[in-house]
Amino acid sequence: MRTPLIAGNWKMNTDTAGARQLASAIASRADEAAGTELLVCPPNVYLSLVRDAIGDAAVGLGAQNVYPEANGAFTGETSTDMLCDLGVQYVILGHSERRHILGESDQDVNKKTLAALKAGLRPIVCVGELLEEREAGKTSEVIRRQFEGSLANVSEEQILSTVIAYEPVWAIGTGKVATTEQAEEVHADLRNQLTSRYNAETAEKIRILYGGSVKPDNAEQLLSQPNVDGALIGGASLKADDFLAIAAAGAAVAKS
Ligand SMILES: O=C(CO)COP(=O)(O)O
Repeated sequence: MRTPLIAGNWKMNTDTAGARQLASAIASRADEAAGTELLVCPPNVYLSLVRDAIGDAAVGLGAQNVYPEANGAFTGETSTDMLCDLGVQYVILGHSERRHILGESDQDVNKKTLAALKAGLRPIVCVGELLEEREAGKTSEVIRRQFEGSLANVSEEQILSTVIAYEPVWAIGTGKVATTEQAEEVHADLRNQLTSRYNAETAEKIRILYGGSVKPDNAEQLLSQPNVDGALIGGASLKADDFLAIAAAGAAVAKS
């Protein structure tokens, strides 16, 4: 049984007061999501204050990116050691906005994934096809390439600390959500790739999240798919009520 991971990717949003308020609101109602694992991923500059606002509540702390070195002359970057020092447990890697706006390649994502794992951070490695790739019937090929490239040389032990997120690029921030069939098809394909690379027992333990316009009104349907093990939520994670409603849907599915 995989515990659903309900992760909020705040992207480049909030400010000091807003981040504190959002984190406190989620922390104070974390019990509504019992049976799931809650995670918030604020911008790096707010990691400390969000960590303090969470306090002892059952809410994890994640970052949205990392530089694959422990320290050194890399102006403007944040290292794996710095994230660990701040109490960060997870890091989102290879998000489509970083791939497509900032030009990250599978090789970059792979370097970051291996560095994060080495430092003891749990990577959430994102994959997902563009609309034109889906329309050209290339979804499976693209996902396979990103899986192979981004997770190259990840050992069996390391994959057990890794989370995969399927985020179809055309569904991110657009209000267009993948149908449950579209999501399940890719998730099952990813599980098969994990089985081929490692083995069935290990593949069964890995969580594969769906991301792309997850909202309270579509969460239960998506999360009840056999290979959808949680959600990576953008817009709706900025409202505590919506984020917790999605988590409650995850909790309901986990119990059933
Ligand atoms: O990119 C996402 C999460 O990482 C999804 O964003 P939205 O939920 O806003 O579509």
